[in-house]
Amino acid sequence: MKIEVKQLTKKYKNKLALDDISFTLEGPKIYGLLGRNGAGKTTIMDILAGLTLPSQGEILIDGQPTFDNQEVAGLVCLIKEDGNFKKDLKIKHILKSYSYFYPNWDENFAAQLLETFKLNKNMKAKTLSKGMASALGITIGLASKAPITIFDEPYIGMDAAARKLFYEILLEEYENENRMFIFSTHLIDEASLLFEEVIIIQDGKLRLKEEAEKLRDETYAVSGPKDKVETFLADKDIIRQQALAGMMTAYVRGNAIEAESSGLSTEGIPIQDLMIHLTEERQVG
Ligand SMILES: Nc1ncnc2c1ncn2[C@@H]1O[C@H](COP(=O)(O)OP(=O)(O)OP(=O)(O)O)[C@@H](O)[C@H]1O
Repeated sequence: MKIEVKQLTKKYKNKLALDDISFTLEGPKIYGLLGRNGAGKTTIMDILAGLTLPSQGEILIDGQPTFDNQEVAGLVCLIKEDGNFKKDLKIKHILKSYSYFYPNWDENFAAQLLETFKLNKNMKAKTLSKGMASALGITIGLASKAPITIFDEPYIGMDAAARKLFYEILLEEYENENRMFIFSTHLIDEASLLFEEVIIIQDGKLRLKEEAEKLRDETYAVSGPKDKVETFLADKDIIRQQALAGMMTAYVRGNAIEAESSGLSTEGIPIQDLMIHLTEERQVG
């Protein structure tokens, strides 16, 4: 599956949510779609799922536009934080309605997931706790077997143990099937181990798109006395730097070996911190 985001712009009245953004995704892969609040992530996911019309530009899935396109709609399953199903319906009826929509729907997998998440199929959606509603959303997303499955903050209210279970099942599913997963969350620290590629959106623009492993290997934090770090940084690609009381920490792209051999201390940058540093105004310490 190939997703081409082409010069996509979305304006809501006076608010520019997406600003001429372009990138391409190719699966199977697990993508982390990250960014600060209001960066434009949900807008991209809504356009991708054909729920929202862009102001300019387009998203193509294997060459086909997404908006109001029945054929493409069955290829994409978007599970949001909330509002995935009608509150008056029983779980079994909600699952049935999704099964009509997704050509690859896997009924056995859905039943198995209900059991895993301890959901009774006769419960009405409105009686579910927040965590149970999230588990139902996740059940739908996984059982849809949609080639492109998007989770937009899918596990609000789920406790750590249930989230861990979800990560495990997602990885298992990813290993067994050729699916693309796009995952947007603010719980980056715990979810980042899933990501194969990371996309960071800032103010409706693409800030970064890179393989997660490369990010881990080719970015580092270097710390030490301010003058020593400043000398070291002279020819480096600096993401951000901070100085305090004669000491300096800088977040740098490149290989940490050189810094280590200069006697400075280095450490890896977790993806969550990297996202924060990349999307913060640059500060010169
Ligand atoms: N229906 C709407 N009407 C007006 N403005 C909107 C609408 N939907 C989104 N926006 C604005 O567009 C911008 C991008 O919003 P979006 O929901 O895509 O961001 P996000 O990255 O998903 O944020 P969050 O992490 O907080 O969910 C924000 O400034 C938001 O206020």
